[in-house]
Amino acid sequence: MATLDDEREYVERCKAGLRRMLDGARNNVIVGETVAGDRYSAERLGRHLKSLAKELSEEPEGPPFFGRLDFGPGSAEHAGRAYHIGRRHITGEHGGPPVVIDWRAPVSRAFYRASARDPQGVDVRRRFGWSGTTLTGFEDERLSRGEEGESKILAAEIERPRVGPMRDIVATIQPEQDDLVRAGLDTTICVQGAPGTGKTAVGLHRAAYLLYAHRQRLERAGVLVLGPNRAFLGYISAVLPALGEVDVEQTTLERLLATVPVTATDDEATAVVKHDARMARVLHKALYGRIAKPAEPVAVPDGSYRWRVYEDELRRVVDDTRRESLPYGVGRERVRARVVEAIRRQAEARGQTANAAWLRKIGRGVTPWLDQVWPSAKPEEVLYELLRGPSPGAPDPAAGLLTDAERAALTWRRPPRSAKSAKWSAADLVLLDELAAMIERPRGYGHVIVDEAQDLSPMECRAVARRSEHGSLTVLGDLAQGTTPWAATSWPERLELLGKPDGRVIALTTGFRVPAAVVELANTLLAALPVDVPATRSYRSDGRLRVLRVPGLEKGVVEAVREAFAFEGSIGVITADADTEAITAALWNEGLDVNGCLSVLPASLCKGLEYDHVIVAEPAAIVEAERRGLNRLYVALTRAVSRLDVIHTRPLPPQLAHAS
Ligand SMILES: Nc1ncnc2c1ncn2[C@@H]1O[C@H](COP(=O)(O)OP(=O)(O)OP(=O)(O)O)[C@@H](O)[C@H]1O
Repeated sequence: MATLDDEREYVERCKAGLRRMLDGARNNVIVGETVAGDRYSAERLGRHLKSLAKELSEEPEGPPFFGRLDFGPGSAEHAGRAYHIGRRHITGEHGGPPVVIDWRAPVSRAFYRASARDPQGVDVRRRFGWSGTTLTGFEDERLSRGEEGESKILAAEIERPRVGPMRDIVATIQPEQDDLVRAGLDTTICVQGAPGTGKTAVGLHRAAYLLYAHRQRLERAGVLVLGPNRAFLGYISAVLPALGEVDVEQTTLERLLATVPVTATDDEATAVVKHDARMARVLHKALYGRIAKPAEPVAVPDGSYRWRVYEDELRRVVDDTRRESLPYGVGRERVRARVVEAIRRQAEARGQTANAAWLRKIGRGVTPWLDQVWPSAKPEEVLYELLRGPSPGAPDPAAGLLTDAERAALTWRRPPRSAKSAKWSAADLVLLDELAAMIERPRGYGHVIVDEAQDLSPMECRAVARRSEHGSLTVLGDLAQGTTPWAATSWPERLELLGKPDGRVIALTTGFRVPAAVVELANTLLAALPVDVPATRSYRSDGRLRVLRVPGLEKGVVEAVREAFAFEGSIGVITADADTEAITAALWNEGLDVNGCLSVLPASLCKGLEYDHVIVAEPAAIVEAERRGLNRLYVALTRAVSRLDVIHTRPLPPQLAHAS
């Protein structure tokens, strides 16, 4: 077996390989500019080669590999071979076999899946330990001899302090996670995972895997990652680039739908109505209610002559087109085309030939009639009319669908003068998107990954469904962490709304973030939440939990932060939203730098984030602040990687009381 010195020598071969690849890529850029047959392919080829060269030169220098597989005689395909596994493929010398295999390649799978019970042909699995880019050691498991042990390298990686943004987990993906990462492109999966079970990590690695396995298809169609807020996106934004994938769109649903600026807020009752699935039918009625029954013939001037099509035929055209369920804008053009066609038939019957210019002219002539019968529509105008409330005598699209109280909640108290001067809320963006999609089909993606999906409303689910209609979804969430008024209580119902009723629901229960003592506290609270999800088991036996009752909240938090500075890693103070300002000020006044590794954040923004040391200030206030305050507290308590301090002046919520 190779010794540490041999492996260090191998590192040098890898570095030489990378240099060769970079030189080759740069060279190809120059050659590529001259070889392609036409300008279009020259440009495409040039762009591809340039991006490869750029990718290689900009890739952060990290360890070239993290694992090695030595296959024994039991392997049909790889007997006697050894492979180093890394974040990216590194080519060998003179077209020889690669020196490093990409972690996503089929052969790498055994690194994650082989076990003493099922060695999958692997004789030895080796994990490497690194300090920066220096190889410091390795651990071997002789799987063929039944050896498989606790890995110190694995434990150290999972327990390492969190500094900076989230890192990739390619070196330590667990078998149940690997199953999800490598699920096929045509499969929609829904991962119900307790806090810290790696849902986000799995989603991001699945994006990288799918891009590797289906590069061509997905480069064309695109991959979209949707997260709950900017802080979360900032935290995860480095993972995919570190895996060599820079072309994945990562955003929030609000930003994706932001066709107009958000300058208004809704109260909860209004937002609840706007996010209700029935709004889809209300909007449909509002839009299609604009279509009028043709009551008069259309007369289209053509020189001194006027072509006519009569009401009966026009009604048939409009009714047939409506039945075809086309997008509204396409329907309008279809009606125009059918009227033009009727006129063309008349013209030909009179011996006149219809050329393209004549057909275009007739089409333009139909416009004034079309504007009456099937007027063009802008989402803002339709929503403006709906939110302004029904005009006297006109039918109300909400009638029979919403109750009077709901209709009242939907209607603007002080309607703006026009659609242009209207102020839109975040919920309005979702309604505008629904309307826009009824008018014209939106762009879809090949694969969409939605994180914190339990918080999506039915209308938001529809917005995601439209974007993944011809692709698949990775739905990540935890019913216990649902905090919106419309949060999901069951996955099959949400999958239905997401347009993927056959999506597979899989539960992850091993937590890699939160230490056992903290998990135990969180699990007591979980038992009191009205959701049916399995409790977490922590992978980590380390960690510390303190529950401290103090006389003054600010002073207590300052004290806890001072003590936290004694440890390595990030510190997060999570407070009720109303307390954030006062606590931040108290920390400033005590000279504690609220930048760098210390952050103070309102409970409403802590979803998906993690800190080495977490201080949760006044749980009772967090619970009281909102309807799903207990769920919010559950999120706050599960952000800690190593230590959690719960600081309180008031009694703890009864669901936690026995913890004090
Ligand atoms: N196999 C693994 N090896 C090493 N670290 C892991 C592994 N799986 C997850 N982690 C780490 O555990 C932490 C939690 O992972 P992640 O944020 O993906 O969990 P989550 O299920 O999305 O949590 P939450 O529901 O609380 O947002 C992260 O720091 C992640 O890197």
